[in-house]
Order: sequence, then structure tokens, then C-alpha cells
Amino acid sequence: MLVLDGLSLSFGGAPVLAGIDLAVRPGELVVILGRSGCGKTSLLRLAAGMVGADAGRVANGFSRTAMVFQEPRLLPWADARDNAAFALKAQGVRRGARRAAAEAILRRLGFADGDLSKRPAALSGGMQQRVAIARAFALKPDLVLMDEPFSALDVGLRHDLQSLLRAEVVGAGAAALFVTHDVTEAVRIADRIVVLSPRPARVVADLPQVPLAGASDPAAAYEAAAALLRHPEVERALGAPSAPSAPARQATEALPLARVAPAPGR
Ligand SMILES: Nc1ncnc2c1ncn2[C@@H]1O[C@H](COP(=O)(O)OP(=O)(O)OP(=O)(O)O)[C@@H](O)[C@H]1O
Repeated sequence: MLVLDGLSLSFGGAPVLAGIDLAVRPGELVVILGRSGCGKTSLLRLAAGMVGADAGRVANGFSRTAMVFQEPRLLPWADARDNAAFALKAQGVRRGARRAAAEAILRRLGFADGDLSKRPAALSGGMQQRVAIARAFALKPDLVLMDEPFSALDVGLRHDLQSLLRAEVVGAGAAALFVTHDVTEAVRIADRIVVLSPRPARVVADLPQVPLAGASDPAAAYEAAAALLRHPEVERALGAPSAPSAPARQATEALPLARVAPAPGR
């Protein structure tokens, strides 16, 4: 289990996180949802042990933690296969075995023969991000920390990878802590959605969900997102307008979604 206990953090005296309590259990995908700049990445970096908190503590009982960042952070001189195999090298896995493992994951992520030996400069942004995801999954992590990993991808690929994340990571019994500001993404993948307030971030809602990734009805995610936004504390935290009267609410039902969710094809 990963336990974040009373985490507080400031930058230059300005509070960013104000007493965050959160637990992530094996087999659970927890989404952290909050407005841009509210402190989501900072919280993930604390969870990863990359920075220390001003107060509180992080207890990580998982044995293999992998992280996927917003940007791919690939080695420019190494091809896709070697980049995806990189973390296995540090674990002492032999070259042939680690390249085979990396290749298998890259193929599941949609890589064709000709792409496996391309260097990052010859890959699209979406392909580079898939290499970064393969690098994390190759470790067979029991905890994955993901910082808006799909935000640069087109909507079809994003949906494929959301389903794959649930199947490969959560389906294998691992846990994931996933940061996003996209409400529809949150309802597609989450077992629980933890909503943060604007700076300084506090947990304002911690809501169980039935994840919709792979659901055949594309409208289901929008309906679930709209339902989430009807929680007053969620609506306030995500910056939607204050609760309108019933007739006004009907007239503007789609408006908060347009503000917090990416436009189709982004
Ligand atoms: N190293 C740093 N030094 C000073 N301020 C920082 C540092 N890192 C983050 N901040 C500030 O802390 C606040 C929270 O940043 P953070 O990146 O955690 O937010 P976020 O919710 O992940 O944002 P986004 O959704 O835009 O990625 C921001 O105001 C940011 O400018």
C-alpha cells in the first residue's frame, strides 16, 4: 500500500499542498483530479520520493515503483526498443532478454517492425510517449505513478492506452496513482477519484467509481463526468460556475464539460 499522510509543501513560502492524506491499495487505480497548477505533479513527485515534504510522510510498501512523466524523457541516441528496455538494464537483465521484453510491450502498444529500431527524433510525439509507457510497464511494476501520460495523444490512442493501462497494470494486480485534469479521462479509468482544491491543494472529495474504459457507449464517459461535476465540492474545485438554478442548469449542462475536458481530437 502507498500511504501519503498529512503531506504539506511550500515553494518560496507559498503553500502548494496543505495536509494531503491518501492511500492507494494493490489492484486499485486512483486518479488525482485538479485544476492546472493546483499541485498534482508536486504531489506525485513527493509520492515518488523525488522531493521531500515540509510536513507529513510517505510510506511506500510496494516493491517496484515506475513513473511516467508528462513528457517522454527518452535517450536520443537509443532506438525505441533500447529506450523501452532501459529500466531493465539497470536491473541487470541481459540484453537479448530485455530487448525481447521491450519489443513485446511495444507491439502491444501498436509498434510495427519498422518503428522498433527508430530513434526518438524519427518517432511522432505520441509514439515517443508510448515508448516511455513501455519503459515503465517493462519493469512489471506493482505501483505506477503517472503524470498526465496521455495528454499529448489523440483521442483514439488515448482511449486505447486507458484500456491497456487497466488491463496490463491494474488487471495484473498492480496499483496506479494517475494525475489528470481531464474529467472524462478520470471517469474512464478510475476506481477512485480524489479531487484537489486549487492552491493550496486539499482533498475535497474522494469518490469511488466504476471505471468505464472499454465501454462501448462513448456517451457514458460524458454522462459520468457530468454526474461527477454535479458534486458541489467537485464543481467548485474544478472551476466550473457556481450551481445554477434548475432551468439554468439544464440549459448549460454541457458547459462545464467543455471547460474541463479536452476537445475531441486534442
Ligand atoms: N520547483 C518549483 N519551484 C517553485 N514553484 C514550483 C516548483 N514546482 C512547482 N511549483 C509551483 O507549484 C504550483 C503547483 O505546481 P504543479 O506542477 O505541482 O501543479 P499541477 O497541478 O501539476 O499543474 P499542471 O496541471 O499544470 O501540470 C504551481 O504554482 C507551480 O508554479
